[in-house]
Amino acid sequence: MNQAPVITIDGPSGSGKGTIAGILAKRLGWKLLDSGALYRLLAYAARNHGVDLSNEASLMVMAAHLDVQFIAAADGQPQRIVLEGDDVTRDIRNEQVGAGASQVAALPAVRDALLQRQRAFQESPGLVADGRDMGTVVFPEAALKVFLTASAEERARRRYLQLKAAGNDVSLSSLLDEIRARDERDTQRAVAPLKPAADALQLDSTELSIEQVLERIMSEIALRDIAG
Ligand SMILES: Nc1ncnc2c1ncn2[C@@H]1O[C@H](COP(=O)(O)OP(=O)(O)O)[C@@H](O)[C@H]1O
Ligand SMILES: Nc1ccn([C@H]2C[C@H](O)[C@@H](COP(=O)(O)OP(=O)(O)O)O2)c(=O)n1
Repeated sequence: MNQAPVITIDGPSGSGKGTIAGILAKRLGWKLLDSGALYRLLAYAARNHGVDLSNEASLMVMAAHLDVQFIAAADGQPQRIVLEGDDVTRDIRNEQVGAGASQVAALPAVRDALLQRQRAFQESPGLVADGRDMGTVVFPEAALKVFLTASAEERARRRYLQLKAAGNDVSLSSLLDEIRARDERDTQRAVAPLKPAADALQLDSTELSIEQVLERIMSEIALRDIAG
């Protein structure tokens, strides 16, 4: 079967995956999958419904039935995320929800329940997918796999500026601790740990601007003749 092409962008928290994936999808006119949002939504919904974040059986059922819509937004704006009828686009972006997402993401039954849901995003003319295991597990046949990193200090600094700009009261040192804890959990878990696919293009963005990262990826897309 001739399936729509996929570009995957994996990497740790704050490396720039979401930003790069969003711009890339717009430039190419492709669909977007923010897989981390699914884990964030699950953690958020679990807290709202009083479900413990280690209750694998209940979380698996919730993951399979998550009532969520991703709504494309106007130019430059992130897509809107609606959970059970409520716009939660901003509510799921804090570090508490991120830590909960990382916790539920370590449960094999949860990952399994979300697998087909993620693969269903693969649609013509193409898909840009960002997360932790997009290139290794969910889309192993992707036309281009990017593994985006940056130093933990730089990632914490970016997250600090991002959350502050959104009006959150945050501390740089606790964000650095949280990012390190999340790196540890995401790389050490038994199922689909965060690691570069063997055939991934590895990019360290510590010293690169968003535009420079995009240029590197766009030239790889042209070189491989991926977007036609
Ligand atoms: N190369 C870069 N240089 C400077 N800031 C960046 C770069 N890439 C991303 N950012 C900024 O860092 C923050 C975190 O990026 P984001 O895309 O949310 O990361 P991730 O999805 O990997 O967690 C955002 O405010 C984004 O604008
Ligand atoms: N494909 C994915 C995406 C996210 N996760 C988990 C692990 C992450 O710490 C959380 C949150 O992911 P998300 O990409 O939204 O987080 P960041 O924006 O990188 O901080 O979900 C995952 O296990 N697999």
